[in-house]
Parts: sequence; C-alpha cells; structure tokens
Amino acid sequence: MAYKQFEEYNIKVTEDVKDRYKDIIDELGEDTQREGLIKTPERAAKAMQFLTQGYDQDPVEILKGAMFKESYNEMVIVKDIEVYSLCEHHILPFFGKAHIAYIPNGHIVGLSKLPRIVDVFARRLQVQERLTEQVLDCINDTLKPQGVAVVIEASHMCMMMRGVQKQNSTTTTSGFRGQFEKIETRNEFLKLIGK
Ligand SMILES: Nc1nc2c(ncn2[C@@H]2O[C@H](COP(=O)(O)OP(=O)(O)OP(=O)(O)O)[C@@H](O)[C@H]2O)c(=O)[nH]1
Ligand SMILES: [Zn+2]
Repeated sequence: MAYKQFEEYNIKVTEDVKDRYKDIIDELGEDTQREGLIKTPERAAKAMQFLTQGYDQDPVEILKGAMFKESYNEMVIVKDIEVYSLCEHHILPFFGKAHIAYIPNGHIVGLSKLPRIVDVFARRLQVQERLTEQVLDCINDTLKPQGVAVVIEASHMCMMMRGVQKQNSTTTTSGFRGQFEKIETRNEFLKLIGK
C-alpha cells in the first residue's frame, strides 16, 4: 500500500483527549465511574481520532498511486459513494452520498481511489461546500482530466437532532470544472446520476 492507512491510535493523543472527555462527561452531570461509562472517555478519544484521520492522509498520493495511461475519452461516473463527515460548527455528523464524474485526458484512475479521497477529506472537521470543492480540486489538479464534476447530497445532524430540528431536509452541493462547465455535459452527468 503506497499511502498511509489508519492503523493505530496515537497514545499521547488518546490519553490527552480521554482526560478531556472525562471532564466533559463529568461537567454534563454524568458519573464517569459507573460501569457503562468507565471506558467511554477512551472510546470517544479513539472514535474521534478515527473520524479525523484525514488530516494525516495525502489524497494526491492516493490518486497518483493508481493513475494509468488510457485513451478512453468518455465520462466515467462513480455514484452513490457514502459520505460520513463532521460539521465543523457543532462537531456533529453529516452524512449522505457523493457522485463523482470525470472525463479522462490520457489517464484514468483506479475507481476505488475516488471514494478513498472522499473519505480523506470527509474525515476532518468540514462544511459540505468545502468538502465538495476539495474533492473537485484534488481530482482536477492531480489527474488533470478534461473535466470533473462532484455532487454531494447530505443530511446534517445539527439540523435534525438540535437547532432547527428539521428531519427531512437535505443539502446538495456541486462543483464542475472543464468540460462539465458546458451545460450539455453537465446535464448528461446529472441525468446519469438520476438528478
Ligand atoms: N454552509 C454550511 N453551514 C453548515 C454546515 N454544517 C452546519 N452548518 C450551519 O452552521 C451554522 C452555524 O450557525 P450559528 O448561528 O453560529 O450556530 P447555531 O446557533 O448553533 O445555529 P443553529 O444551528 O441555527 O441553531 C448553522 O446554520 C448550521 O446549520 C455546512 O456544511 N455548510
Ligand atoms: Zn453543525
């Protein structure tokens, strides 16, 4: 494997974050010594490291690890890629689907690498708009295709469980570069992903 995978928790980070979670749980009025909660600060510290592992990963390296010379000149679409991220305002999940298309320009990329780079950017504190643009720019700048398109549809827990408390709203963000700036190409992509 040519790039860093999430393998182990940083011991110092785990200890530091664990101590802070213990204080937070305590402040929220719970008993950190009761059986069900005794290991919770450590579990939460590890979960947060997993959910923010994207800071330590290099998406360019991931794409470059599987670029292949090919003359294929048509649209390649990977749709319905599950996205799980954390909103940077409330540190609550937002989740949904990403749809990615590109038109090669001499090189194709290993299909799995597209969901992998979505994960790299999603596993950070994010807003949906920036997540969309980072995926778009990464593919555009690394693969240098004739065009690239990214659509993300997501539900935000911070709008569902708290705050405005709307259970059925979804947010759609999109970005288009190169050939996808042309309305016909963009429409073909949107039609193929069922939009
Ligand atoms: N644009 C954008 N906004 C987001 C995203 N995730 C969460 N938000 C919003 O971030 C905003 C933060 O607004 P604030 O008024 O500072 O926070 P708040 O008082 O908790 O707001 P409410 O959620 O309306 O209760 C809220 O409107 C959230 O809905 C995102 O990915 N993109
Ligand atoms: Zn939020």
